[in-house]
Formats: sequence, structure tokens, C-alpha cells
Amino acid sequence: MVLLWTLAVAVSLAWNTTQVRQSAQEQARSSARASIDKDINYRGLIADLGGVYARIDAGVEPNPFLAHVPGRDVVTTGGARLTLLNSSYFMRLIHDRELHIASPGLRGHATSLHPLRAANAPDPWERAGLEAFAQGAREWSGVEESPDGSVFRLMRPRLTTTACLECHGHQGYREGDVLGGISVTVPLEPLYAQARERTLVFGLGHGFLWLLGIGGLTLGYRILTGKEEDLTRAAFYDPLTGLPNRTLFMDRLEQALLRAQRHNERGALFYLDLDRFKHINDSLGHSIGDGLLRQVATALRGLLREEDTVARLGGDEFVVLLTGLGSDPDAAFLHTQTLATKLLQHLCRRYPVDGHELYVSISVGITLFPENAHTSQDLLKQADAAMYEAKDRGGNAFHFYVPSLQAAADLRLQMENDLRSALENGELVLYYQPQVDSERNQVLGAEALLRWEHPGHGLTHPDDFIHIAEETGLILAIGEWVIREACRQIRAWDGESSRRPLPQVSVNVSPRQFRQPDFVQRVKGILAETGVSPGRIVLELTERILLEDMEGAAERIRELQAIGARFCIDDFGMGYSSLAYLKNLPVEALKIDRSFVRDIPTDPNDVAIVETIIAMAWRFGLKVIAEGVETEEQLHFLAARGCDAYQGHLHSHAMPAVEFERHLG
Ligand SMILES: Nc1nc2c(ncn2[C@@H]2O[C@@H]3COP(=O)(O)O[C@H]4[C@@H](O)[C@H](n5cnc6c(=O)[nH]c(N)nc65)O[C@@H]4COP(=O)(O)O[C@H]3[C@H]2O)c(=O)[nH]1
Repeated sequence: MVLLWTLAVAVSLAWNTTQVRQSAQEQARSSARASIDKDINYRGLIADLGGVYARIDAGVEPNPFLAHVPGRDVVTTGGARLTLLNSSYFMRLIHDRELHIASPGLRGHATSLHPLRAANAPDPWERAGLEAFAQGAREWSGVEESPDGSVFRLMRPRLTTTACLECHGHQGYREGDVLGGISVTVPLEPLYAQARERTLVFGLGHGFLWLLGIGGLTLGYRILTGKEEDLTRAAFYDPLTGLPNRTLFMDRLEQALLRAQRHNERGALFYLDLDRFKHINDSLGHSIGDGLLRQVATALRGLLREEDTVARLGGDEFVVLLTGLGSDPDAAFLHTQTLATKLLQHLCRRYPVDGHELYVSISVGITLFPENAHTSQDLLKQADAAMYEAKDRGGNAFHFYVPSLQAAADLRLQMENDLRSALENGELVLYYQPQVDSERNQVLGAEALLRWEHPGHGLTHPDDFIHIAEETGLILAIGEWVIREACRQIRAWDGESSRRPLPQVSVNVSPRQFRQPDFVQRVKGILAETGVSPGRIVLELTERILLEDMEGAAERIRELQAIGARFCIDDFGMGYSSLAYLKNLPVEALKIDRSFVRDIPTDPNDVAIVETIIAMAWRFGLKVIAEGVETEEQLHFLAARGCDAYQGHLHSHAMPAVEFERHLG
């Protein structure tokens, strides 16, 4: 680029310099032409006047070529001696005295191949021009070097006029013949001096331009290379942790697998996932979550060798690639196991983030290659499946991939794909579980519970697919469908006049669904669209949702409450059970999680928890509903302590709408 720019500036400078020199010559040419034009005009004028008289004593000699003209010399009555000057003689006087006609230094010379006077004899340049005129040329010009420097020369033919014949008639010329030429010499040096000055200005200008261009290019180069670096970083590195991203990692994994296959060398792939990270992120906010991920990334990098690749695939998922583990599979396995233990020991600890002490544990899935897989994608799937296995076993553990895990991982993927079309295929349905008054055993309402009538797997419970819907974002569409379907069902039941209308239906709202900025508008829209009175719908929110953004949650709840919608807190006791939100949030009921109900009245801890929840709710003026009530004993215990309502198999399972109608009778 610099070379090209330098070349461009040099060419421009050379071109401008020649232009300046040429323009000096052009200037000389126009001076010469003007001079010749004047010469010819004067000659014509004097010829027209029939010549002019001049005083002989003024240094003018009588013209010998006019000796035959009568009256050539006259004496005036005053005694002055005059002689007749014809045009040639007059112009010769001008040229001889170097009376510059057009510009300083300019010289004129009348010449001919047959001069009457020796002084009019042509020099070689003029001779060549005169010969060219004889061939029809109208102008002759050129640059010559003289002892005084370069000169520009221009000559034009002089044609024979009647006046000329007076002197030249005897030479055989006729009117219109080329009699000779009027040649003019213009010194170029003064013009070149001016040109040099302009060239200098051009040179300086070009120098400045060159410097400017170089500066611009350097800056542009820096910006471009900087941009390129930025782009490369953005394309291959994770902006949050600075670790390689999925693209770069997959490339390295690909290379490592090929090398391992070629050289029969072992390698290992670790898939790491932070346990309950989603919970931390949801409850404490993304910036805390990001801070934690950065710290874990740094700690992880610090535990590995320089040649091991650590990457972040996204979210809280990290991968580690170990290569060059030798050819012995057992030794490779042992090495990998040792490292996995070390990772768990060092990474599972408290991390201080923005004033919070966050305890982190991780689940690690490991697969060894090349024996386990043929492609890098397979390897990643295997390590991922092994990681899920470690998580399913309670987390804070590592697990090696075994082929049976693949089937589970494949199933999960299959479920994800199937779920995408479940809604539009009409495979989702709502079941209804009665909510019953603890004292009078009267149905107060129902909880709508989602079911998936999977074409291959049959009736599928939400615990098997809600998390997939959450992770993929499908929960937004599904959650909206649930509210709309519950409203539609309320309207349908209302239409059956034979029965007392069902006072309320509760629906579960997922955290992601509640977080939508337009959640309130969406719910209002559905209520308006279906014409259901807002008081007939109870939105069940988990503690997690509320803790995540207490103020935002309170605002949404109040907005919907203002139109009459109702809220209750689901799975109470499973999260933080914070008194603060009980005080601040306008909810009307708490639902005791079924895990606390299961072992009452035998487990003293559960007994204490349930009693506390009921007492607390009472103090805050909230109603209490117990979930998962399966025995009379549980019901008596709850009813005796003031639990308002319950759900559970004791009264009824969740059932399809039609069955629910029959149940109501
Ligand atoms: N062992 C036992 N279990 C009982 C008994 N009575 C009711 N259950 C079950 O307990 C769950 C109660 O719902 P949940 O706590 O809101 O827990 C729900 C809720 O968190 C979620 N879920 C269900 N439907 C939806 C939905 O439409 N949207 C969202 N976001 N989540 C839903 O899935 C969870 C599980 O739902 P289900 O499988 O329907 O499971 C239901 C219900 O069938 C009993 O006596 N004993």
C-alpha cells in the first residue's frame, strides 16, 4: 500500500513537473506567435502606407534595394533629409535594434533561402524550416540549446506581396510565393526559472500529500488490523471470560481427535457445568452471575497446563480438552480421573462476588478418545451426557461416559425436537386437580396442570419436559397457551348452567414467562379476549421468581391485581421463604410444597416446618393450601393447624377436563 502510494505521488509529481516545463514552452510559443503576428501586421501596415520616410541623420541609411525608386530620398522645405523605408527595412531596423515586440529577450529575424542581405541568411534550423515551408508547412518550431541557455524558436512563412516585388521581383518571386520566414527566438531560461519555482511548490505539495497519505495509511492499517483483531477475538473468543468459544474449541477438538487417531494417542474431553447456576443467576441477577463465571473461568484456567484447551461453550458450560495422554488407555484413564478429582477439589468452594459469598459446586462429564467416538460432535455429546449423569446423581461429582448414557442424551434431544411441534400438533392438554376446603371438603377451585400426549411416549408429565421448555424458550408460547386454555375452559364450564360455576383455576407461571417485559399486557390480553373475569384466575409463582427481582415482581403483581387477578406462592418452603417478600408482595395464598406434607405427622422437622408456615401465613393474613395430601392423617394434621385448603390424591388426582366435570357432578 505504502509502495503504491509512493509510486502514485511520484508519478503525479513527474507528470506535474513535465506539465510545468511544457507550459513554459507553451508560454514561449504564444509569445513567439504574438510577436510574429505583430511583425506581419507592421509589415502590412507599412506596405499599405507605401512605406514611411525617416530622417537620414537619425542613423537611417537609404535602402540600396530601393535605389530604383524615384523619390526614395527627399529634402523637405525645412532642409531635413528623408529616405523611404519599406516594410522589410523598417522591420529590420526594429529587429536590429532588438526592439522587443512581444516580450523581453525575444529576438526576431527575417530570413530567406535567397536573401538579398547576408544578415538575412538562414541558420541551419531556419533553413530546415524554410525548406519545410516550401513543402507546405505553416509553422516551424523547436527548442534549442544556445550558449545563453535553452531557447524556444518559432518561424512562420513570409509570403510575397506586391510591395515585396519592388525589391524581390527580379529574383523571380510572384505574389503569394513563400519569400522566406519570420523567425522568433524566445529565451526559455526566465520561463524555466518560473517553472522551477512552481515545480518546487508542487514538490513541497506532493511531499506534504505523501506524508499525509502515509499517515492516513498507517492509521487506516492500524484501524483495520485492530478491527481485524477485534473481529478475530469476537469470532473465536468468549467476550465474558476471554476463553476460546465454541467455534474455536470445536476446531481444536477436531484436530486433537484426528491427531489421536493418527498417532494412537489418548486424549480426554471434560464437560463442566455449575450446579444450580441458573438459580444464582435468576435470584441474584445476571451481573453477579457473570462475575461468578469469570472467577470460575480464571480458577479453571489456573488448574490446567498451558497446552490444555479450556473453553466456554455458553451459559455456565465449560469444556476442557486434554491431549497427549500417551498410548496406554489405562494410564490415560488414571490421569484423567486424578485431574477430575483435582478440579472438583479446587473449583467447588466459595467465590466472593460483589459482596456475596457464593458457594459453587460443579458436575463434570468426561469422555476419552479416540476409542469412544469418530467425530468431535459425538465426543461433545458423550461428555455432555456424562455430565448430566453426574448432575442427576446430585452434582458435585464427575462421571465417565459409558455408551448407555448416549441413549438418554439422544432421548433428551428427541424430546426437545418433539416439544417444538407439540403445541401446533395439539399434543398439549391441561389436567385439573381439585383444590378442596380442608374443613368442609368442598371443591374451591382447581389447579391446571400441563400434560403432553406424546405420540410415542404416551402421557408425559411436566417434570419430564418443563425444564426443556424453559431452556429452549418454548415455555413462553406454552405458558401463554396454558393461561388461554384455562380461561377457555372456565368459559366452557360457565356455559353449563346445570352446575355451580367453578370459583377459580390456578395456573403455574414459569420464571422465564413472568420475566417477559410484556407479561402483564399478555395476561390482560388473554383475559379480555376470552372474557374471563380476572378474579377467576390465580397465578402461581415460585419463590425464585419473586426473589429474582422483588420490585419488578411487586409492580407486575400489583398491576394485574388492580384488575382483579390473584396470586399465590407455589412450593413455599423450598426456596428462601423470605419474610421480606411476604410483607411486600400482594399475594393472597401460600402453597406448602408436597415434600413437607409427605412425612407429616411422623417427621418432626416437616411437622415444625408446616406448623411454622401456617402460623406465618396466618400472621400475614395469607391463606394456606397444602399440596400432595395423600392420607386422612395428613389432612387432619393440616386442618387442625388451620390450613385452609389442600390438593392431593386423597381427594383426587389431576384429571382431564371432561373427567373433572364428572367429578364435580
Ligand atoms: N406425589 C403426589 N403428587 C401430587 C399429589 N397431588 C398432586 N400431585 C402433583 O404435584 C404437582 C403439583 O404441582 P406443582 O407443585 O405446581 O408442580 C408442577 C409445576 O411446577 C409444573 N407444572 C405443571 N403444569 C405446569 C404449567 O402449566 N406451567 C408450568 N410452568 N409449570 C407447570 O410441573 C410440576 C409437576 O406437575 P405435575 O406432574 O402435574 O405434578 C403436580 C401434581 O400432579 C399427591 O397427592 N401426591
